[in-house]
Amino acid sequence: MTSRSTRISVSSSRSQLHLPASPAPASSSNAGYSQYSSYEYSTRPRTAMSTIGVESQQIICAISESRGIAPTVGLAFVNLDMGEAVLSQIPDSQSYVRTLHKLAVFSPSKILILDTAAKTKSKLFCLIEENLDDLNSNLILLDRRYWAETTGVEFIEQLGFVQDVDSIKMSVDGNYFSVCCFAAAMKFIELALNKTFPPHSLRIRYEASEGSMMTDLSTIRSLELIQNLQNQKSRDCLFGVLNETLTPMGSRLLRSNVLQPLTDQQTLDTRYDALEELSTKEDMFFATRAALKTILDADKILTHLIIIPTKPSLQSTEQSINHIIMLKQFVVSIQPVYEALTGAKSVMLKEIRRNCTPSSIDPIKELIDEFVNEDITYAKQPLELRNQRTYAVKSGVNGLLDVARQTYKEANIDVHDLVDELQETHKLQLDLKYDSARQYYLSLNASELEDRNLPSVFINVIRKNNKVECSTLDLRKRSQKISDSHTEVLLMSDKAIQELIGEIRVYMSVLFKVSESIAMLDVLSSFAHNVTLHDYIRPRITQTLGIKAGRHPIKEKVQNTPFIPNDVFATQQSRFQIITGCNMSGKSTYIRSIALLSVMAQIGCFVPAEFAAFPIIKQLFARISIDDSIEANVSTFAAEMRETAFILRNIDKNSLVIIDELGRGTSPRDGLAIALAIAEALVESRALVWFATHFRDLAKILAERNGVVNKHLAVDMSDADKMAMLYKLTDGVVSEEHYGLQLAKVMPLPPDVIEYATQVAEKLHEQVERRKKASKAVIVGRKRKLILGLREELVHACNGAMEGPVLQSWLQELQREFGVRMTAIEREADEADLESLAMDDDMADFEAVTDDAASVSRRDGYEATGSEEMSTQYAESTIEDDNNIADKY
Ligand SMILES: Nc1ncnc2c1ncn2[C@@H]1O[C@H](COP(=O)(O)OP(=O)(O)OP(=O)(O)O)[C@@H](O)[C@H]1O
Repeated sequence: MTSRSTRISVSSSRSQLHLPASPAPASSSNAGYSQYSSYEYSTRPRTAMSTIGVESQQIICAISESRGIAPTVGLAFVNLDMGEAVLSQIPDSQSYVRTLHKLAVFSPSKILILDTAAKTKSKLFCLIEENLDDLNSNLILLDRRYWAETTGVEFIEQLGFVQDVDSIKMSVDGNYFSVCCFAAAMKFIELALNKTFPPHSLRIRYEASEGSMMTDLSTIRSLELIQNLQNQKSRDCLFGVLNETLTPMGSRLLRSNVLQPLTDQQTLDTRYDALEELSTKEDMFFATRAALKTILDADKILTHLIIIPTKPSLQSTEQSINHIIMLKQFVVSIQPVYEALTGAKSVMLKEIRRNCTPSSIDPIKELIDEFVNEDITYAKQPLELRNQRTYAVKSGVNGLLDVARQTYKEANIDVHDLVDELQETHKLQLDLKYDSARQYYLSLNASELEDRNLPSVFINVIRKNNKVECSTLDLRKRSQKISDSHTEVLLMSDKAIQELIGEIRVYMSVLFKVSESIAMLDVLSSFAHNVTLHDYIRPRITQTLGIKAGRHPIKEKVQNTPFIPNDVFATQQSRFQIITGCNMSGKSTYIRSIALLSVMAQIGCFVPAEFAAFPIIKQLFARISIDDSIEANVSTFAAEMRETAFILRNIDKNSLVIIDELGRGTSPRDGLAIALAIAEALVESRALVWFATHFRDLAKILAERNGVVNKHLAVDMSDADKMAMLYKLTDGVVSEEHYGLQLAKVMPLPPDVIEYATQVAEKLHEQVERRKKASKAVIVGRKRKLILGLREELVHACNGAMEGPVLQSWLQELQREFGVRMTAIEREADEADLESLAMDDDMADFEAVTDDAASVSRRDGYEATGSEEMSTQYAESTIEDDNNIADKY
């Protein structure tokens, strides 16, 4: 039994809850629910951050599916910290890639699943179990009776904002599974968590699965979208680099965008317009940033106000007053946002401004002013916040409030008098401090006690660095008196506060809309901040991927040396790009930057480049070897193959794939064979692929394949004892410079070993080149590739803006260039015919050196010497296949 399966069984046995099979309440009435409240369930502790860096929130997710070849999965997420429910229904594949992606994005604290799914060990159930650690969730089994569609619809009708109910019902119409899941999640919240929502106070939305780019967990991790691979707390990840938000709502929205980039061009253009306006209008930008600085976490405040605690307590009363004070501050801080956006022209900024219009906020302000004293503001310090709470509610509301407040005030004065007295009597410099647990206590410098002991009147003495903290009996008594009078004030304020909360709930939809608008504005202002500081440019959405002088957004920010920009260009005729180059030449950095820039463009951000155009990518896959050590290679080979199989199952022409160092964890021969087979399938998929590899043979074999181009990262080896990395992308396969040998010289190895290794490597190189040239299939393949390239150019010209004489001269140039390249191929073919006569003699030499070369190859990186013959045969067969495809095309 592997440790993996042990872990699974432990985690599932610790975390499964069965709600009782007693009759489910038919309606939303709370009567009778209390019988469930004492049911205990065991869960493992959730860490503060999941492995993909989501802050820990209480999110309940219910999930169910219709089985079949293409399963349909229903999902409902209810976020108890944000007061939001998201329903979704996804047509998924057998690998449930979309479902797992959604779970990764929301990172629910609890995942509810039908108990029958566990009994039958459905594939979805097993996959979720396998990923529980990554998702940082607990799995809970729920009886079938709680998953009723009618109950789900009832919940929507009762809890959705009045004006939204009809549209939510329309969007979930036909999405039976998502509604059943919503019913299950809400039932669980009521029965197991003892929480309910008042009518028409919950933000419910339906999220279609098509609207966002799909990224799987491994891609999210290896691209460092949300978390740095080496240091989880570091900001050196895409989210960290882009996150200049000033509000918690903005930061959350940005995170969810990075995980789910958009796929709708119109929405992206709207965002680009808004970002362009914000980053070019300096006054607006600075006013917006200043306005956002003072904004509190509105989602949390509003959610607290809509969740009704089933057992009211003093603590919940205290929290309610705190949240009303926070709401007051939030409402006041909306006006500056509205003013900051004065004169906005772009659709999105105008919409945000409209949502913050004073006329829609004023009724809420007036309502708060009716109950809460004018000068009350939110304070972060617990003592100050207690004072604000005590004086929050207007005295007219309850006559006895003033009496309790007077007691509170006098008890406070008493405490200060006591401290003065203690200082005087004991000749000590005492500071009066406060925290919520200890209430008032005293603090003094330890140096005051160097030549004497602390008098016995001081109790609860604790030494903390160079401070001594303590209390006295008198101080504790007086603290208690303050606390009692504070409690009295709270109890008297509670009725007014609850009444106010009840009236404010009517405006919840307005307030949530403002909160969402501010979150969006914050994300845009964060992008604008990066745009101005780091020279980002507005991307275009087109059919072709083209980047001029693109930079890696994370590396350019964190590395001390200047970053060398590179170009990218990919169409269907250059959709599979093989990137070769020696170790540390910048291959991974280059291919990662393409994926990261695509993500940035699809979240509406500008990108670090001089020019950038992207097609809309619907699936992003990254397979990157993270640990280069030999042991890691061996142990991760299986994982590498699993991830690649996953990509091959889900890829299509709208995908972007980056693959780094495939097949390194096995022998060079097997590695090359595997890499070739996978590369073939990737070329077939018509996705845009960047394939970084040390297998130079692979690049040569596939060179003539339609859609394949070879690029490498240049290295300067003009100095015999040095290798200078240029980090510049250059056409073609990396030349036979034998980097391994060069590196060995730098190391240095004994000269006779190097000399022998060099001879063998050169001989092999000559053989391979001759054999390759001689292949007729290769020549035909090259001609076809040239013709297909010509066709693509002509299609582009036909759809482009060129006309008249410009078009005519461009066509003439194209014709000339085509003629030159075709003649060159034919000439090479003729030469190859002659050379092939001499080839048979050379083959004898070749066989002789191959055995010796096997040992040298191990020193010389991934030269894969034993695979030359296999490579040539393979090249011929694949080119034949390619010709068939080309014919169809
Ligand atoms: N364009 C660039 N400009 C400046 N520095 C770069 C650039 N690209 C890469 N580097 C630097 O070179 C280092 C190595 O880059 P990278 O890991 O991408 O190389 P690699 O070819 O993938 O290496 P290996 O083959 O060993 O995996 C990076 O850590 C980075 O600091």
